[in-house]
Amino acid sequence: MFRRSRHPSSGRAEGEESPALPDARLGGQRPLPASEYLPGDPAVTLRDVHKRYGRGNSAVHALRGVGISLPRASFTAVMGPSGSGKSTFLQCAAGLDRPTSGSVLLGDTDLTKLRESRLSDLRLTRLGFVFQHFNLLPALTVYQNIRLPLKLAGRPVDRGAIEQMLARVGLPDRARHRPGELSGGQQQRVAIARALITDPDVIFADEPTGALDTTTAAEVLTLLREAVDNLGATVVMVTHEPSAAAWADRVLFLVDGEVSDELMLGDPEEISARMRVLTSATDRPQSAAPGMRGRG
Ligand SMILES: Nc1ncnc2c1ncn2[C@@H]1O[C@H](COP(=O)(O)OP(=O)(O)OP(=O)(O)O)[C@@H](O)[C@H]1O
Repeated sequence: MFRRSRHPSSGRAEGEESPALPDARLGGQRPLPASEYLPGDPAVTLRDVHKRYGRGNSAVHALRGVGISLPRASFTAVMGPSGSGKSTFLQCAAGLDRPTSGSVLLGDTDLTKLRESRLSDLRLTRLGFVFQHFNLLPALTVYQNIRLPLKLAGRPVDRGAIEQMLARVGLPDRARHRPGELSGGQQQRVAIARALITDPDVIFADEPTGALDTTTAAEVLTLLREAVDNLGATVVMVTHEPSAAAWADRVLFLVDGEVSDELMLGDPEEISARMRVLTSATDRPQSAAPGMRGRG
């Protein structure tokens, strides 16, 4: 089982009370759900988002009126049975796909009103992505992979900042290596460094631990957790694994395209139990994610 390690006072002045982080299971109490800490300052807001694929009898309603607000500097996991709309949620929230109706706001910017060119600029400058299979460019070195989003966005490259980022993800001596020379966990750490280097408003992670063993997965989740706690990043992560979701502040459960439930600071057992209820209610088989079984 993964162990969550929190950093209660990080990102705040010394002695300042942290509103967000005391973990009930680590002996503290958390009086409010994350969604209520910064009610006026969400990083991402979905308002009555519908997504329909196809038309007529063959139409699939992948999202049915999702309305949710994700506070800045929070870590949200999205779970749900196979086909419940998790990927569609992530794609719409990240401006990679357009909802059929409803709106998606990144801060104050309504993504559904932007042209494609503005949207891709915004994805480069304000969003970070971490994928299950890392998606690093194999011909580039680790350093060049991390530098890439800055170059694509036409932003100045600060060599020191990239080296610092490499140290932050625990790979200070791997700058000249190619991804093929690294383990899966190391590649995912590079992908996280690449996602963080632009200081994005939100990092979207799609099954970031799906290809990793338990120990390596915990290292990667620690980095995402630290990005939230120490850098004030906002992370949204789709996962099938209760042990991974337990690193989040909040778990959203999707069923048939709707947010049917949520859990604050759930531990793997609670999250698994909630998933079992949802899965039996929808009477659908789980996706064959190995992490879903045997963990938590
Ligand atoms: N491009 C598409 N065209 C038609 N239907 C689609 C498309 N993409 C997704 N769907 C359908 O929308 C529904 C939600 O799919 P989605 O991939 O978002 O679910 P998911 O929860 O991520 O599933 P999984 O856990 O299996 O990856 C499913 O019924 C799926 O078949």
